[in-house]
Amino acid sequence: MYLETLKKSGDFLSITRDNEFHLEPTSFALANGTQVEVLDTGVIKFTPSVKTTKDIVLSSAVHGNETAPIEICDELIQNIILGKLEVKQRVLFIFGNPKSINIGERFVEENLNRLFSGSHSKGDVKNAERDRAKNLESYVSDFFNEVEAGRYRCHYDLHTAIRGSKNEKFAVYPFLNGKPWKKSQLQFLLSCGVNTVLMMAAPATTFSYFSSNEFGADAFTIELGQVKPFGENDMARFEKTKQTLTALISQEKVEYKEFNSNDFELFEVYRTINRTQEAFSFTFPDSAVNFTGFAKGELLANDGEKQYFAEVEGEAIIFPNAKVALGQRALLTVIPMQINENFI
Ligand SMILES: O=C(O)CCC(=O)N[C@@H](CCC(=O)O)C(=O)O
Ligand SMILES: [Zn+2]
Repeated sequence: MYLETLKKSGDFLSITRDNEFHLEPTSFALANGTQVEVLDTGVIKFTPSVKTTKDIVLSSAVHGNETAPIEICDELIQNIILGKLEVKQRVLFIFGNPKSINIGERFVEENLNRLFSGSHSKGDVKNAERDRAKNLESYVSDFFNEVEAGRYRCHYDLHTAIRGSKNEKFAVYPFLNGKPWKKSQLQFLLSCGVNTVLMMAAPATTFSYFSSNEFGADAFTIELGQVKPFGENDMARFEKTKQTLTALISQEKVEYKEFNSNDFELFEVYRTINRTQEAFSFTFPDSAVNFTGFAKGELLANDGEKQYFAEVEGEAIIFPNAKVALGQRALLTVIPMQINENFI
């Protein structure tokens, strides 16, 4: 049993990595009264003994090779268990895909971040990532639903991007089905060191859309930098994020810098280009970074016979990946947008 090791080391990440698919649930209390519950491998919940107002989900390793967010969450979890950090809010930490951490890949068989909102159960395909998506949905659902309704909910799904980026850190604000975007969330992101936000225009099968859409959580996919193996991250670049998350979980209330629209660069999705053919390629090199803009009329991608040209001046590329499975998103393009009446 891993309980004594966990109490002594706080190293839930190593225990998770040693148990790629399953971990017997257990629970114990810290000296400060915080209740610790391991729900499964990679899933650990902290409930303070004091009255709380927020239910906070922090996920990482939804893509296993995106190590910086894993290191951030690992440190937070260790600090909590070792009594160096006292939580004042309910927090659920999730390491999404333990086996993909161990093999140092984005995923094992199927991209976990395309399997939420029930997508895990569509069609005949069966694999561990589909099982995991289904289980993660129920852990998140229980976490939000097992307390009284009306509490504040958020879910920050932490990632790093495959390519470099003109704007090193950026967040994806899931489609809100017409509800307004929140300036207070932009203030939180800015405090994390994230000044660039992409507004999605359609539902998605991502983890952040799931929590946003089904539980009304303030949810984001947050890209904190570029993918690097363990040990190669310059952790100084994540200090603001770590401090802001620490404050979020350990304070009753957090004050952020006054809102100023000039602090942000906002983009709206112009279109999504899916790969539908085996012969799919981009015209730009692997070194082209996220947010690179193209002149109207420039060729961006070939999908079999179909050619995609930039349709507006400055149409910029996000997450280009020519190797995605057929039918999946190979590229997002974005254009700048201003704060408008859809922000509250
Ligand atoms: O750099 C890339 O190509 C991908 C980085 C990444 O994993 N991004 C997320 C974004 C999810 C979202 O759209 O909210 C993903 O592709 O799953
Ligand atoms: Zn990712």
